[in-house]
Parts: sequence; C-alpha cells; structure tokens
Amino acid sequence: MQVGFVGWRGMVGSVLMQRMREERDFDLIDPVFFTTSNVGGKGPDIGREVTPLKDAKAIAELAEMDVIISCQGGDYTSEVRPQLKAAGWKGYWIDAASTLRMEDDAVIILDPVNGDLIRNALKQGVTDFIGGNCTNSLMLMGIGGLVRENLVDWVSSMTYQAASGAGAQHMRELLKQMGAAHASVAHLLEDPSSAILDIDKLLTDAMRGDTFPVDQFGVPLAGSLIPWIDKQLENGQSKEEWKGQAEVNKIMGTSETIPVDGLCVRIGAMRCHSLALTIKLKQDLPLEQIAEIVASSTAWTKLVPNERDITARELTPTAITGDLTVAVGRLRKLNMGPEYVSAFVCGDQLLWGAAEPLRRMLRILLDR
Ligand SMILES: NC(=O)C1=CN([C@@H]2O[C@H](COP(=O)(O)OP(=O)(O)OC[C@H]3O[C@@H](n4cnc5c(N)ncnc54)[C@H](OP(=O)(O)O)[C@@H]3O)[C@@H](O)[C@H]2O)C=CC1
Ligand SMILES: N[C@@H](CC(=O)OP(=O)(O)O)C(=O)O
Repeated sequence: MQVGFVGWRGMVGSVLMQRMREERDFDLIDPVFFTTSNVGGKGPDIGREVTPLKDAKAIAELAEMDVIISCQGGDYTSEVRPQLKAAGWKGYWIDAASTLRMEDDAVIILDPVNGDLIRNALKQGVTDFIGGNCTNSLMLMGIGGLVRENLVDWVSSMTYQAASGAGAQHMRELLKQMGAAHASVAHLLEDPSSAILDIDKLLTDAMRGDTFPVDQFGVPLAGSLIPWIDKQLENGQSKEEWKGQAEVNKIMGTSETIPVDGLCVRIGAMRCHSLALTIKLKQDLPLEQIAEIVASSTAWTKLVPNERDITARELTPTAITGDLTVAVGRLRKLNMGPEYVSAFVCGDQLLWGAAEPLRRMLRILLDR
C-alpha cells in the first residue's frame, strides 16, 4: 500500500512518525513523504531509505497514493483535497485538521470508542477519516463507556488545555514566559528574608510590562490563564466549546443528541489537556458500577481512586505526559443529586488528541 505523508515534520506529524516507528507501522507500507517547502529534500528517519521529498501540491503525484495522511493543517486540506477529488482520486484521506470533520461523508476517528462505526463506514465506501478535536477525543477516551451504555443525559465540560494545542511556537513561548517571570524576581528569591508581597508586585509588573514575551498568545499564560480558545461565535461560545457537542455526538453516532457544553480554558501545561466534568446520568447508579463502566471505556483508560495522595501523583499533566494512558479520577456523586457525578480526565493531547487515531486508522485499512 502506497501511503503519502504530508505535514510529517510538524508537531503532530513528528509525534505520528515517532509512534509509527515504535509500532513498526512502516514495515507494513510503502511510505512516500511530501513537503510544501523542501522538494527533493530528505525525508524522516524511519529506519530505512526513503525517496526524496515530493511536492505536496503536485496533484498527479499525490493521486498515485492509496492513502494520504495529512498533518499539514486546514488550509492545505481546503486547497488540495478538492483538487484530488476533481482529479478522480479514490484513495483514503486521513487528516488531523478540523476542516472536514463535520462533513456528512466524513467520519471522526477514535477507534477505541467508535471502531464499529469506522468499520461500517468503510463498508459503505467512506474515504475521509478525520481525527477529532483533542479535548473531545480525550473526554471520550476517559468516560466513553458511560456514553456507550446510553447512561448520559448531559455533560458539562470545563477544560484545562495545554499550550501544545495552539502549536509548537506557543509551547516555546510558554517556556519563555516562565523564564521571564522567574528572571524578574530571581534576585529576591535568592534572599530568604525578602517579602513575598514585594516579589509578587515585581512579578505582576513584569507580566503586565511591554517586554514580557506574548507574540504568540497575545497575553501572559505562565502565572495566568486564558479562558478562551479558538474563534468567537455569535452565541457567545468559543469555537472550541462548540466542537464539544458536535463532535462527541458524531464520534459516538448518537441517535439523540447528548448536550455537551462548558468553558474551554488555556492553562500553562505543555501537552496534556485536562477536563473537569459534571455528568448528569439518566439514572441513579451505585458509584462502584459507574467506576467500572468508566474504567472499561478503553484499554488505555486508567481509573485513579478518588483519594488525595494518589490523585496528586497520578492525575496530572506531569504524570501523564508522553504516555498513551488517559487517567480519570475525582469520581464522586455531587450535591446536586444522585444522578450527578464528577470526573476529572487528563490525557496527552498530542497522542490520543492528535497523532494516535491517525496511525490506528491506517492499521484498520491494512487489516481489512
Ligand atoms: N497542535 C495540536 O495539538 C493539534 C493539531 N491538529 C491539527 O494538525 C495540523 C498540524 O498542526 P501542527 O502539527 O501543530 O502544525 P505545525 O505548524 O507544527 O506543522 C505544520 C507544517 O508547518 C511546516 N513548518 C514550517 N516551519 C516548520 C518548522 N520549523 N518545524 C516543523 N514544521 C514546520 C511543515 O510543513 P513542510 O514540511 O511542508 O514545510 C509542517 O508540516 C493542524 O491542522 C492542526 O489543527 C489536530 C489536533 C491537535
Ligand atoms: N484547538 C485545540 C487544538 C486543535 O488543534 O484543535 P482542532 O483540531 O479542533 O483544531 C487546542 O487549542 O487545544
């Protein structure tokens, strides 16, 4: 199978390459690497020789591929996918960008929770398979079992989203901000007798000052947060918040829409998104049963007991980063009533939130 890769050297693409090497996916395919900036250049290290990079805008060369996997971004998808279609290309298009997600003839891929839906779509001739929004993919990797068992009336999702969701430059800027914040008070920190309110005043002045690095985020994130992600919609939602209900229901193929809504917030984590969920169940179930269903959501879902020490150790971005495990904890009944349950989900947004569903979709195609 000839598989074309576009966007392989970007942040999501690099994680994809790493995971494909680890899982020896390249042994099973004939990979061809494309570029928008370096035609004829050298492709990634996949443990064997690869042909020089091809032009990612050359429709005839792309059309030779059985499968194209794009991590290049939405603009590229909007420009190239229609041209390929017009040229009569019948291959499979696997994409990390959001552009095609809500198209009727596209499936949002998260096979540990919607593998059957994906395989049925393949049988029906669907060719566009699109990775979901990272936050929603992680929510379903965490509590998808409850949705699958048709137990969820609605979900309110308050998110704590990492800098990586905004791109590599934003991750770099977060670190620069941390450095600038520290530098502004380093001399006082070294003096154990310095007053904490003096430190705080100096730091605040630095964060509000003209030299604090904010080219990417526009405002400080380190030592602060940004309660808005993606575009502004007319109804007051952010686009990220809008995606919650739209994508969760599409991924799960629900016959009746489950309301999903809440506020999406950028915080100073590097690459793990977290979600604080309020779940209204359709019935009053014992907490042990709810925990069992949550834990059975996927093979990567790990239930963290609702206890202080283990929660602080295992239910954090620091503990989870770089790992495929999606941790779920803080599971308890809320004061609002016996059907109201809280949960806290934490997962690496570059793995299940971006790269992993793409390589697994390729495996599904290969295993047919
Ligand atoms: N960031 C995220 O967390 C998520 C992103 N996505 C989607 O994935 C797509 C790609 O996102 P992301 O990986 O963050 O994009 P990047 O900006 O990291 O990479 C995109 C492309 O930019 C080009 N590029 C230019 N300069 C550089 C450089 N210095 N280093 C690496 N690449 C460079 C590369 O193309 P070339 O080699 O052709 O020059 C690369 O493929 C987007 O559509 C995004 O919406 C989806 C889920 C999560
Ligand atoms: N918007 C997400 C990242 C992302 O790329 O989302 P989407 O694939 O839906 O555009 C974030 O900022 O955390």
